[in-house]
Amino acid sequence: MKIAILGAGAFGGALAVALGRERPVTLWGRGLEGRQIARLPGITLPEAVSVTPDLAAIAPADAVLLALPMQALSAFSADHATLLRGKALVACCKGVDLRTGLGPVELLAQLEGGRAPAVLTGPSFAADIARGLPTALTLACTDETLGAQLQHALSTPVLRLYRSTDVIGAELGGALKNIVAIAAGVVIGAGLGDSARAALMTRGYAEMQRFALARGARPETLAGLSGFGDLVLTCTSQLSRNFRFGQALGAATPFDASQTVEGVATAKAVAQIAAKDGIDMPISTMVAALVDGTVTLGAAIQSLLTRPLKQE
Ligand SMILES: NC(=O)C1=CN([C@@H]2O[C@H](COP(=O)(O)OP(=O)(O)OC[C@H]3O[C@@H](n4cnc5c(N)ncnc54)[C@H](O)[C@@H]3O)[C@@H](O)[C@H]2O)C=CC1
Ligand SMILES: O=C(CO)COP(=O)(O)O
Repeated sequence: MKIAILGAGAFGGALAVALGRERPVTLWGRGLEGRQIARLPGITLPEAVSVTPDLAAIAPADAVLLALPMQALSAFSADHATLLRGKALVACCKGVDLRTGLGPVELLAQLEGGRAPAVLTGPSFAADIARGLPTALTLACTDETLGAQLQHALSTPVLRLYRSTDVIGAELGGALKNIVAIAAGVVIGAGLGDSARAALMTRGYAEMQRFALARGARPETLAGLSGFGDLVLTCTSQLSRNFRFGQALGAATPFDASQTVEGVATAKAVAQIAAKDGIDMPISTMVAALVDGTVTLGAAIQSLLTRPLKQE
């Protein structure tokens, strides 16, 4: 299986490093020059990675990994539909498209005549993958045969892929945990303490399940790497941009606007869907309001603490 990676940011770059240590792979990215990845300081791409600024050079690839920010995926896949159609597409982004309310797999499935798209998601910081540290991810695809082929083609001795057919559960786990990570960052930034963060993560997980199950996900997927696993990682590590963004919000300190923080747009998308479909998502709704500036930090905390007491 010939593999191409689109997007030479942190995650695309890290996947190229990991796969390029084992087999040939092509990496395309905007403004990619030389063999360094701007988002991965100190990392050099292995020899087996062919770097190209020309998108047409990925034409021979059988499998294409799309490591772009979620909000760029819809326009990108539509603009390059002819090149992408017929290939095994693997979405490597975490989020919900704000304009359509669709996840990455659902967006890629709109390329008519294509194969069943897959999603690669789970607890994995690009910096860890690039350093060759052990990582486990979920590869979800409704086509079991294709899913197994991708699982084997994309696994390495330190990058272990677990297979699933629950694409909705896998993509929603990765999308929703970023919203909870922002909220967890707010809790820590505002000085509310580790106990409050544990409560927030637990109630956030309940909210993730409620939303995902309403959209057809399987509960065991949410309990796996792409849900619970990634929730724990992202809510507890300073390496997470979503967590750090929330921390800055909670502490009222500046945050580098050039960083990709997927939970911001995803919180808005999820809050809109939850309101329309009547799904109780208090944390996501509050994060959406906080990042929009329609509620103050004090009011947001107060509103979550004064919800009616109920059964767990
Ligand atoms: N960084 C990480 O540790 C991980 C990131 N992810 C996911 O990977 C996705 C990408 O994130 P990162 O690589 O971290 O972000 P990044 O900000 O490091 O890189 C994004 C890349 O996409 C490119 N890009 C943006 N818009 C584009 C467009 N319209 N056309 C072509 N290229 C475009 C940018 O130039 C940049 O190179 C996100 O959904 C993120 O949640 C998943 C797992 C780990
Ligand atoms: O998804 C990630 C880890 O699994 C990366 O998290 P951030 O996007 O918050 O940095």
